[in-house]
Amino acid sequence: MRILVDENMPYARQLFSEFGQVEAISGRDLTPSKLKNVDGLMIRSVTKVNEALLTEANKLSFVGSATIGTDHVDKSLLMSRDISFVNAPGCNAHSVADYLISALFVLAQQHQFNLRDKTVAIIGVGNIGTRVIDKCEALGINYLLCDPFKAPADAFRQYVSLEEAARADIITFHVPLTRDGQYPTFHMVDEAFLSALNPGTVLVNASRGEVIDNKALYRVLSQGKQLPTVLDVWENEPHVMAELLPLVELATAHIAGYSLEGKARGTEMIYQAFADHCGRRVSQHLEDFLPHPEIAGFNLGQPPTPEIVQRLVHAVYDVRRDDKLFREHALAGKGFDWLRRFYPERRELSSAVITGNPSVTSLQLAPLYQLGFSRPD
Ligand SMILES: NC(=O)c1ccc[n+]([C@@H]2O[C@H](COP(=O)([O-])OP(=O)(O)OC[C@H]3O[C@@H](n4cnc5c(N)ncnc54)[C@H](O)[C@@H]3O)[C@@H](O)[C@H]2O)c1
Ligand SMILES: O=C(O)[C@H](O)[C@H](O)COP(=O)(O)O
Repeated sequence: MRILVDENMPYARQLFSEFGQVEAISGRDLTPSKLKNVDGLMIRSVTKVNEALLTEANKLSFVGSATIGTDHVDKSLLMSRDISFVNAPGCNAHSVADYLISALFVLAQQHQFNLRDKTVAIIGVGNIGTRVIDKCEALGINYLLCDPFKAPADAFRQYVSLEEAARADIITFHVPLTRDGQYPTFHMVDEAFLSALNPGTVLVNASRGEVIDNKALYRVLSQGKQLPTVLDVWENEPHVMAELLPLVELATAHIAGYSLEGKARGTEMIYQAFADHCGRRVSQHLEDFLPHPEIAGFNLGQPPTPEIVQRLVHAVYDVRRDDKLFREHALAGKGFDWLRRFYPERRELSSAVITGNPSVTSLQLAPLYQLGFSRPD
């Protein structure tokens, strides 16, 4: 059996070689001839799976994408050719939610506000949005939910319209990229949306670049409207709109989901699906591969204050590291894809175990566990 795996997929070679011959490829540069006599194709979001790519795919029976987003894959084409398709829902949800919290702490510091006085609108309440809810609750931050697909069937939570959500202090997008249907997300943030926002509204996009019309954002920000903006994703990646970058407060290279756990979980999920597809049982597990984290945990000598919580989060992941690398390399230096291919190791909050000395009660530590840190065994 021949299997192609994206070179930016941790542990893929080790996992998939139990099924046959594995070749690592640069996902963005994959050409049709590479797919001749290939049985399985394991990709990330940079590989567009369409008619043109599959012209020489004479044996392909399985495509696995180690991502939650699927806007890069023509699923009906795969179905029409009897090629199985699997993605990895939820694999990197904790990672994206960690990214958001790290970014909000930075903005709160820079703009001198208290997150507990703010309301966060969560647009898209799926795997990531749900993790964001947990983190907001852990930190005592108010939130609004906007998800027209979830709202009708969810008896436990209240939802608001996008117009109401736009009045929140912080708006964070966790939607798929869609162009059709009643609630398409392509350019859901356009000039009209941006113009209606209250000055000072914080915008975070860690979903897909095309959810925000980048030209409109540039126009509005360059006219002087204060909208502190965090962009992890950009229209036309890997080509970032250069003029927009200086106007964005935190800028990163589509790495919100790039914790080692997030990426590795994606690989493991499609490995398991491929084993099922082949009628085999998996023999390897993620925990056999993940290295011990550099920071194994923290022992608190006092109950966690908001300042301590922020320090703990930033000790595990500080988004300013990635913002700095982005500004150095995304446009003029090594480039957007290099930043992603050689992404420095980053672990999820769950990699750090929190304990406290006897004066710290487990009740006082509970919000840290809800935030994503681990409890001792
Ligand atoms: N930056 C990154 O590294 C990164 C990582 C993971 C995911 N993503 C992106 O984030 C998206 C969300 O990820 P997820 O794991 O939460 O996906 P998910 O499928 O679990 O959740 C998406 C939610 O968005 C809702 N939705 C769809 N259209 C909407 C609209 N018009 N308005 C409001 N809500 C809408 C859906 O009903 C669903 O509940 C992915 O599709 C992907 O594009 C980016
Ligand atoms: O949809 C996702 O899961 C993420 O956006 C995606 O995984 C980001 O990484 P990429 O696949 O582009 O390497």
